[in-house]
Parts: sequence; C-alpha cells; structure tokens
Amino acid sequence: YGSENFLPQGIDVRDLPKVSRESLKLVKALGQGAFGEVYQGLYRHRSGDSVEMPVAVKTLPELSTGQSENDFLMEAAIMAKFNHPNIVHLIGVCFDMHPRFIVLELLAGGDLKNFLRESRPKAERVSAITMKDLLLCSLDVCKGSRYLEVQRFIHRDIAARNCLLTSRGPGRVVKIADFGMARDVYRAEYYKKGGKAMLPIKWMPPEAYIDGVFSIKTDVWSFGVLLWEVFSLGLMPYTGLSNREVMESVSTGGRLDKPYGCPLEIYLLMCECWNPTPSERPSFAQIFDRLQRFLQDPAITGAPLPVLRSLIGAV
Ligand SMILES: CN1CCN(c2ccc(C(=O)Nc3n[nH]c4c3C=[N+](C(=O)[C@H](O)c3ccccc3)C4)cc2)CC1
Repeated sequence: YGSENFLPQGIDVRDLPKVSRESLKLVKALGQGAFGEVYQGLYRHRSGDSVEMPVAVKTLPELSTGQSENDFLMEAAIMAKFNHPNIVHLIGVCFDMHPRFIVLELLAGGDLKNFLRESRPKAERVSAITMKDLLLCSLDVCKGSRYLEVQRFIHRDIAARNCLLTSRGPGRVVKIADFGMARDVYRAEYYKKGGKAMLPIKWMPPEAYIDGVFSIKTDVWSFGVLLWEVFSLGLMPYTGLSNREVMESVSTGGRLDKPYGCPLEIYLLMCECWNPTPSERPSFAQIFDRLQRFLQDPAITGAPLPVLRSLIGAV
C-alpha cells in the first residue's frame, strides 16, 4: 500500500477488518454500483456457524486500475471509521484476490429516492406513506449527519440517492450509505474525474461551487435539499434547469419552492438550511430538535399527503 492510502485522520487501510472469501456466498445482483456490481450475499461469520447473515457485497471488476482499487479501498476505510445506526455498517473487506469485495450490512429497502417515488399516494392506493413517515425518514438522515458533525467529517454528497432503507415497510430505518464524494476529495480525484460536471451542483451551496469552500455547513445545505426531495416525494430539484442555470439562480438568491402539500414550518426549516451565509445555517443538532418538535405536532404529522394527480412534468 502506497503512502496515499493513509487518510489524514490516520486511517490505515491495513487495519480494515478482513472477510475470508470462502465465508461469502453471492446470491443475486442488487444494482449497478459506481464501481461494479452490488450483490446480495450470505456471510458465515465463523466457519463452524450454521447461521448465515444476509449481507451486501460491493465488487470491484477485475479489469479495474490500481487507482480505482485504491478508491474502492478508501471508501471502505472511511466507512470503517463510523459506528452509528444511521450510517451503513462495514463488515469487512476481501482483497486477497480478484474480484475485490467490500462486505456491508444489507439494506433491503433500496435507496430513499426510489422509495419516495414508488410510495406516492395514488388515487387507488391512498395510504401509501404519511407525513409522519417522511418526518421519520428525515430524522434518520439527520441523526446520521449529526453523528458525522460530531466526528467533524464532511460528507459532501448528502442526497436521497445516497441513502438506503432497511426495509420499505413501517419501522424502516434510513442510513447514509455512500461516501464516494468524500473519498474522491481525499484523493483530490473529483477534479480529474470530469470536474464540475461530476459535482452534485443541485445539492451544493454557492460558497462550495464558487469558492470551493466546504464545511459541515455544506452538508447542512445539502440536507435542506434532501428535505425538499423527501417532502416532494422524490422529485428532481430545480426541474428542467441545467447545473449552470441553478448556479446562477441560487447564487443570486433563487431557491426551491415549497413542495406541494408540504407544511410551511418544514419549508421554513429548509430555507434556513439554504441561508447564503454558512454560519447562519442551523447545526444538525438544531435541525434534529426542530424535526423532533414537528414530530410531536399533530397539525404537522396529521397533514394529508396530497395525491399527486398526473401532474404534467411531475414525473
Ligand atoms: C422494490 N425493490 C426494493 C428492493 N430494491 C433494492 C435495491 C438496492 C438494494 C441495495 O443496493 N442494498 C444495499 N444494502 N447495502 C448496500 C446496498 C448498496 N450499497 C452500496 O454501497 C451501493 O453503492 C449504494 C449506496 C447508496 C445508494 C445506492 C447504492 C451497500 C437493496 C434493495 C430494489 C427495488
């Protein structure tokens, strides 16, 4: 391992927990990850164990370069740092041979954005999801983000697409599950990887895309956009605008509108996350308290979720 594998916080990828290849069984593909496939698998913790634990296995294609191999390992090293119920748990890595594996906890509900889109109340299926469900999802991501805030870790890509659900049913838990952007910054890669085109501009505050200034308040702005995604049931922010148009609009005071049917108090919290002055934005601890209070307010939790008629362009 070259020196570049040591993250500033002194993570040494050699400290990563190892998983033996023979204790793993890949069952089926779950989706196309940024690197290779993500599989559902079974992991036998100790060879004598009869019980096998369902896991997710991220694979790195054999034909990958040393660079992407380092990236892959780096993301695992970042996840290994964290221990929180709202951050995906790293079980271990399998780097003895190709294909390389990263073994993670299985989150069987899929990602938050698709969950929201597929849970939209329809005329025939009204009680799909409630305002309280949306608040609980938001609180889960907020708790994960608050933990990162305490760890003084900037995520840089908080968005519904990067969050996963333990299940789709009631009692679901949402977890932050992708650290690819933070990893790229460690390797100062994202500029090489296609520059601004690769940046999640619609989730970024002006000081980030204008001056390249990132802080925990960057993640607060992104969390505000995630709240907008949640309460718009998975719409793409700034529908129809290009990244360039979003940058021009937002840096001159333009903001997302209140999602149809979203309680005003929740929209006002989003707007506080979008304060042009980073230091004026609330902390995740403060956002947590606000969301908790909303959860206790029947006027908010009882608000009906609008049945989105076939709004043109809402798809
Ligand atoms: C109706 N059905 C419901 C079930 N559904 C799925 C779709 C995808 C998944 C899935 O990828 N689950 C994962 N569990 N753990 C990890 C996963 C991905 N990980 C990763 O690290 C992935 O890179 C990642 C990370 C963040 C977001 C997406 C993918 C770690 C599970 C169910 C399909 C539609």
